[in-house]
Amino acid sequence: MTIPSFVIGIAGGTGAGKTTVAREVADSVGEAVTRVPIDNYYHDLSHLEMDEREDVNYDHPDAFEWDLLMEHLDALLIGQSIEMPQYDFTLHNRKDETVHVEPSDVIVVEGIFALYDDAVTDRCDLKVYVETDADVRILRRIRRDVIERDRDLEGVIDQYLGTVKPMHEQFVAPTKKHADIIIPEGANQTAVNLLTEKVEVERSGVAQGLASEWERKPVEVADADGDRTTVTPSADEDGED
Ligand SMILES: Nc1ncnc2c1ncn2[C@@H]1O[C@H](COP(=O)(O)OP(=O)(O)O)[C@@H](O)[C@H]1O
Ligand SMILES: Nc1ccn([C@@H]2O[C@H](COP(=O)(O)O)[C@@H](O)[C@H]2O)c(=O)n1
Repeated sequence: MTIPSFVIGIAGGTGAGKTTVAREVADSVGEAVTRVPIDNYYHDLSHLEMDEREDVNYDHPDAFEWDLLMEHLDALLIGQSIEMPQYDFTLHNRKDETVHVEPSDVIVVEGIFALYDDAVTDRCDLKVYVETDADVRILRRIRRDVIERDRDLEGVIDQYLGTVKPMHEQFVAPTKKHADIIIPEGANQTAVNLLTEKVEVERSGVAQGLASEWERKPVEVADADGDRTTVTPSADEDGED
């Protein structure tokens, strides 16, 4: 890979279709794309019992370990690999195993809060908000949570009314104003195709070491002692992997 990478942030409400859009673009472009699902950075809640974990507000920004997310994003941006946590929605907790992730030409940061934190949006070269009506999103979420996340209907409804909806209105929906483009409905094929074409163009620019359409942003990194310094990425001289 060549640094700097092209970074895309994909935000939107639960069930909007963020993951589907990110996955379809990544599948079309191939290995050059690394997905960074922010869900993987929910705090480790191993110290809580299951019934306590069920009561956590997972739609508040404080539910996430932002420091670790930024550390990993910055590592990828300076060409280092990371051990990415994995999340288990049935247990409301991180899995024991991590996944080794290599840096790549294109990084897609995806999640309800992808456009929430300035530190993340400052690193994004393209900011996307996936907008889908709330009634469609809750219907998609009921189906997904019951089938894939081992939830029951009453629980999904209680969680939606108790935290998901109010947090969406307070924290997630306002981030739409940070977006460069808004994609309706989620995996809208025209939008996915356009986004894929954009990524292909930027990806070939990155691979050639051109990086002409976006600035090389300084990245703060920590050394082994935890001291932080600022590094400005530069493209490889020969543009090769
Ligand atoms: N344009 C679309 N039309 C119909 N279903 C869609 C569309 N986009 C996404 N979905 C479906 O909606 C559900 C939620 O999508 P997902 O990508 O997981 O949303 P998010 O990551 O925003 O929570 C999935 O079952 C997905 O297949
Ligand atoms: N233990 C958890 C953690 C998160 N959630 C919900 O996931 C939603 C975010 O993921 P999307 O794929 O839907 O964007 C968020 O709204 C949380 O409520 C959960 O239910 N349980």
